[in-house]
Amino acid sequence: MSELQSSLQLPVLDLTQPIQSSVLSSLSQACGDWGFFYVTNHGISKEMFNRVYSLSRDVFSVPLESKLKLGSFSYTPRFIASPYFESLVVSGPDFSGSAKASADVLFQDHHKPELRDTLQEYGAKMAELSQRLLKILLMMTLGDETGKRCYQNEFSNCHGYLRLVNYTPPHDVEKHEELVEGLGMHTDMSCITIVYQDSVGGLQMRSKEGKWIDINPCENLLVVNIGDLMQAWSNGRLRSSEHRVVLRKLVNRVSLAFFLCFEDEKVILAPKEIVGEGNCRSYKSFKCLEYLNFRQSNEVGKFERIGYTVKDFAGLKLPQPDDPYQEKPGI
Ligand SMILES: O=C(O)CCC(=O)C(=O)O
Ligand SMILES: [Fe+2]
Repeated sequence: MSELQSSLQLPVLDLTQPIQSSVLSSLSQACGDWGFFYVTNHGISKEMFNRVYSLSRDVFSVPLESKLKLGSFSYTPRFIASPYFESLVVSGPDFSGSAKASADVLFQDHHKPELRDTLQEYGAKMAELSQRLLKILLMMTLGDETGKRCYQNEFSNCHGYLRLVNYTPPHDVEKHEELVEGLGMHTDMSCITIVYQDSVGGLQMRSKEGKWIDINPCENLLVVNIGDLMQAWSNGRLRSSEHRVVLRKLVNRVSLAFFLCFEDEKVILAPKEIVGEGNCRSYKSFKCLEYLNFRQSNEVGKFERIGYTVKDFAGLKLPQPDDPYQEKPGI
């Protein structure tokens, strides 16, 4: 069952068009059912993606010895997440500082200021886009006024980081009978994630029924998915789906993922407006950092291939009358 595959027509949010109620309702359904949608006319040019893509290729073609000098916070070598996955994290909001620190190690005397400048520009654009999308999701879920208020009160200290990913398939990938996973099944520890994938494809999300569904690359479309922090904050109204990357072709695949996250100290608790009158909270309150630490200590292979999600960490199975947060909202 879980290996069955199909593809799905996900809604495309066009940011140059007024957001009509029909758009919001299909977006809302997609966020609840799949936790994935596409965005187009997002204001980031093809030329910008090409530049970041090409710089990513430069980064990953540096000898392993130099990449390892970056340290495990920035660089994840192959054989950690999977034998085929390596990544570089560039942290915001000072993407420039983070990229420069990596460029200094990777390229040393061969000064590469374009890495710093391009990643600053790209990171800032992604941060802006992710905040815009988050606002739309909040207004979609809570109405304009409450959505805007929640955004200001709860999401204004969010921060973002970029992960450049390079997948190198095994030389006999096309003959493999078993599926080759470039990145195993996981959920994202973000509020929302935005992914640019090249034309190779292979990203899949898992439906509620356990079916794997292709999230195909489409020119000019970015993939947006809901992360665990948003699933808990929204009391499960927005879904953080399990997803993975499968490798089918003998070509490298590059993806550029941007994660918008709460600050470490943020206490995540679904507000009463989102829980709705007469309903109970499905998650107990927790500090963002506590969840990140929980995931890190429970990851199989110490990375994304996880056995546990936010449901295991903070999910409430039954209403608990002695939990102060479990009182009926509105009281
Ligand atoms: O490479 C991709 O397309 C997705 C990567 C991903 O899911 C992640 O980095 O969390
Ligand atoms: Fe992911």
